[in-house]
Amino acid sequence: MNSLGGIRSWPANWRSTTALMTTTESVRKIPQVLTVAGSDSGAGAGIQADLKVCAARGVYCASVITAVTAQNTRGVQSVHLLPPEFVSEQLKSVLSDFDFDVVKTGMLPSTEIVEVLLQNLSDFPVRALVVDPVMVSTSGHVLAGSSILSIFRERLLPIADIITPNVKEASALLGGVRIETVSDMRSAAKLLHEMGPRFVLVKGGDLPDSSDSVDVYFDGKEFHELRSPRVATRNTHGTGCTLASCIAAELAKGSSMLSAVKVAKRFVDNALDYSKDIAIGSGMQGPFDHFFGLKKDPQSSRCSIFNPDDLFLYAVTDSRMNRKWNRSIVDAVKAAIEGGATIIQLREKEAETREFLEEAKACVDICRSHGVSLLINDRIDIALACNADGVHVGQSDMPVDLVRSLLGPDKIIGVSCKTPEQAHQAWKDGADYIGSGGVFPTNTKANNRTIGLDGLKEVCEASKLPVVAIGGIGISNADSVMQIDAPNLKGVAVVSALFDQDCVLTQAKKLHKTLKDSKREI
Ligand SMILES: Cc1ncc(COP(=O)(O)OP(=O)(O)O)c(N)n1
Ligand SMILES: Cc1nc(C(=O)O)sc1CCOP(=O)(O)O
Ligand SMILES: [Mg+2]
Repeated sequence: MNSLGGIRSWPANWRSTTALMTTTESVRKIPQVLTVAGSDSGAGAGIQADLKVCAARGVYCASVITAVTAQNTRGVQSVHLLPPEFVSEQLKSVLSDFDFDVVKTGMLPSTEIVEVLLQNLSDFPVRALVVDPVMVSTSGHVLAGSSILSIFRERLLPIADIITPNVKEASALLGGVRIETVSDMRSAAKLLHEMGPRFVLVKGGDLPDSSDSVDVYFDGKEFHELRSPRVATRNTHGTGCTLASCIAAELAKGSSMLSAVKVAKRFVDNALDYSKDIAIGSGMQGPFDHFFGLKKDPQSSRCSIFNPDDLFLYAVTDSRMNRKWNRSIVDAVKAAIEGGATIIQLREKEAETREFLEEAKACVDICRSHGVSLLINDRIDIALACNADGVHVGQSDMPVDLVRSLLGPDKIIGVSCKTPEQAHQAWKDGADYIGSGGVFPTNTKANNRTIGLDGLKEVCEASKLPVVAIGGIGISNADSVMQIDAPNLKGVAVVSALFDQDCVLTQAKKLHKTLKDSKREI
């Protein structure tokens, strides 16, 4: 935050105070978010959704109520604004007492209420501000009229770390411009960024005629299009509040902005998917279940924040190759990510534990700041110690069900499988994906049995989990792998094609392009 005196130039490795607590301190502080929003009597959106999201993500959430709505699954029947002085009392009460990592705003129904918010944030600076510029309810009820627009544009947006408008809100903030395509969303994100927020996420859930839900993220330099398949459900009430609160919760835990946004989008997708058949209320817009993570049957497809599309270009490091080319693991990982790697595995077979742990920690920071997951090969201890996103294990490593019990439900677990039986077992044991190979002969792994494209296809057909192909894959043959006609084959994992090369960045870019071209052909 800028003029309010909090952190403005948020470094890539920003961590909440909670993440910085040392073990020598006797008290345990948990990440804290403050939501400033309206109450929804139906509890699908607003304050009630914010509290549920934060609880589901392991973050404490305090609440300042700006308005009380009489609302259910049929719509908003009436709205009662709280007096600005009383909103100010609530703000003073909690801001003077708690040490919030992040403040998230939702329904700010009057200029006077925005004024008191700004005054309190100036009196009690906070580390980060997430602004969800709520204007209209899902059912179409106006929750903040156009009189609010100028104070949003001139005073609130400039101090926000991220704003999360949907296309209607983005259009209103920009004076009514038409936003009908992803290209329009990109232009809108750029114009909104010029109003001062550090990051902009324009949500495209309401765009007509798209089978995917596409959100556009802009950091002032680069655009990211975050896509996910649309979930067919009536239970979508509260998605906007949920997304913004989840971003706030992840930031409070120490995530980078991109990583927080990706986690939040997956959280919403998973919640919608889990709740698509539930029936609460008789109206058209039902709420969804934020606590799906606690309820999912472990024998069925586990709900986690893992996105199978991240397997697209899977870079696996190799200590011997790094030594040969005189590069550190950190430099190798940075170059791979810059070239388009979508997930990283540290496969450091010869590293000493102490040194490996330090390097793994540095790689976790780099990967988090880019929103890319980092897995550790074989070493559950290292994965736990550096708080990696998960591990990859083989058939002779620690059994997957034991790995799952050690790492918990949120971590990503990959397992190597050469046969349909192994693929079935991996699913039963709670893995998230399987790595299948060697598709072609390789010099990187000694005595590795080659299963060929036919063997890969057989494993894919038997697997209920997403699959990444591995073994002897590079620019010249990646296309033949991606063309085997298996919908759950999500990408290729490569070692030498990236790391036994003079320039990791160039090779990663080339391989990424090859994979994109083959995806277009499928
Ligand atoms: C993505 C991916 N797939 C397979 C492997 C091989 O794992 P494993 O069989 O345990 O062999 P090592 O890598 O430990 O030699 C992998 N690492 N990654
Ligand atoms: C680590 C690994 N696992 C394999 C398997 O078949 O499970 S093949 C392999 C090595 C892959 O290296 P490259 O991309 O250099 O061929
Ligand atoms: Mg192994």
